Amino acid sequence: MRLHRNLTFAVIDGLTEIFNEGSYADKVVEKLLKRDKRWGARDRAFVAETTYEMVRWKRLYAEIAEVKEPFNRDNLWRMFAVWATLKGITLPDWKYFESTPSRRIKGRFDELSKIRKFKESIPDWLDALGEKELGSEVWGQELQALNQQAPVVLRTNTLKTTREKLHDLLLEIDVDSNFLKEYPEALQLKERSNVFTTDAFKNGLFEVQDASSQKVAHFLEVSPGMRIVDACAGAGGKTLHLASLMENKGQIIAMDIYENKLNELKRRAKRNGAHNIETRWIENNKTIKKLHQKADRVLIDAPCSGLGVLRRNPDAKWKLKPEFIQEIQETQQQILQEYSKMVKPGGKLVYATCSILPSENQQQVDLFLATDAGKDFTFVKDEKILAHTSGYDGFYMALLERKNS
Ligand SMILES: C[S@@+](CC[C@H](N)C(=O)[O-])C[C@H]1O[C@@H](n2cnc3c(N)ncnc32)[C@H](O)[C@@H]1O
Repeated sequence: MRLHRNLTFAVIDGLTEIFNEGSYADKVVEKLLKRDKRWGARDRAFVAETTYEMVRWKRLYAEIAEVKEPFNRDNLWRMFAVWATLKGITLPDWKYFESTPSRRIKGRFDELSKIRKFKESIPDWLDALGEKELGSEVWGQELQALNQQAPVVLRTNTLKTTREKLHDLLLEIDVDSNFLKEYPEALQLKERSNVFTTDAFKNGLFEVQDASSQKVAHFLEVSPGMRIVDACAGAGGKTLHLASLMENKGQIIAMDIYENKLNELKRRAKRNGAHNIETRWIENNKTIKKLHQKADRVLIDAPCSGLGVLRRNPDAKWKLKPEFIQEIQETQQQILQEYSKMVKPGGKLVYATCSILPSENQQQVDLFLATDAGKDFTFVKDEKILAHTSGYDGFYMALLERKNS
């Protein structure tokens, strides 16, 4: 691979914003990709993937490059030289790479690869937490899986098409994909591609949604005609899936504390041809009280650490703080306590997170079941999805049923 100056500069500029200004990697990459209209698919892939890799391996590369945060541009060039050297890329004779110690880089990499926090590039506190919760062996395997690039998985919008038809339609524009056996609406792309620019996407035939995430709506055991509350709907990834499983019949009330996310949900619902979704902004607990005992199904796709989705969101590991994990766990329990009251007697509740930590998952459910509000529920089943065993995002989902009396 030959390095191109303007593409490499774009990566360095992006990293400056992500590492030093606290900007989110996905937003920065989105902006970088708009920088030059002449860039082709390969150029864009280089900018996006290199930026993400540098974010993913920040600690390892900084250690090898012997630089410390806050990084100045020279530091970032040194880290970039580490990335390129380890990739086996011949460094061009740009001034930034003068006297790059290639052999030393490889030697340091071999040494540091024996120490997990460097090998997997993770902050000390998070490494200790993961080991405490999952055990050293599972945590090590999980970290390795979470440091891979995520595959692109689509969810067919069955309100508009079938998986077979979508597969053939995409093939006509040279986007080849595989069916995934245990995920009835999923198509996994054989090669990465920007599917958002396709007519099929613009016409609402699919959404991009990880395979693990596609399990959640099925877990809720919905059927057409029901009244469903999606209590933490965000921009509606799972709401749209629920709408398609309900064949547009019945009612979905999609709620969130952020109105702007619900506005995005409305736009997506229109594109998807999903007509049975009503959004409700949660201003205060009155919004919840009005729905006490009114829903056949309640989905709590709870706010969480996001540790199960580090593959697509690698900067989260640098932005997360121990205090945040503590706070979010309190919020998770509060949400369970309050929002479970919306379930009708005989109705069902799914508590889900994209975290792999038992303290955000089964321990929250156990805690809830032992409280007054939880005594009305029985535990039906749960599923703990790890990235290294599934090949997809880490997720948790538990199904509870409200007793009839
Ligand atoms: C995991 S995300 C939801 C993702 C979404 N369900 C999807 O599939 O695209 C969690 C959501 O919970 C929302 N949230 C945070 N605190 C909340 C609360 N107290 N009540 C309701 N929603 C909350 C966040 O704004 C966020 O959109």
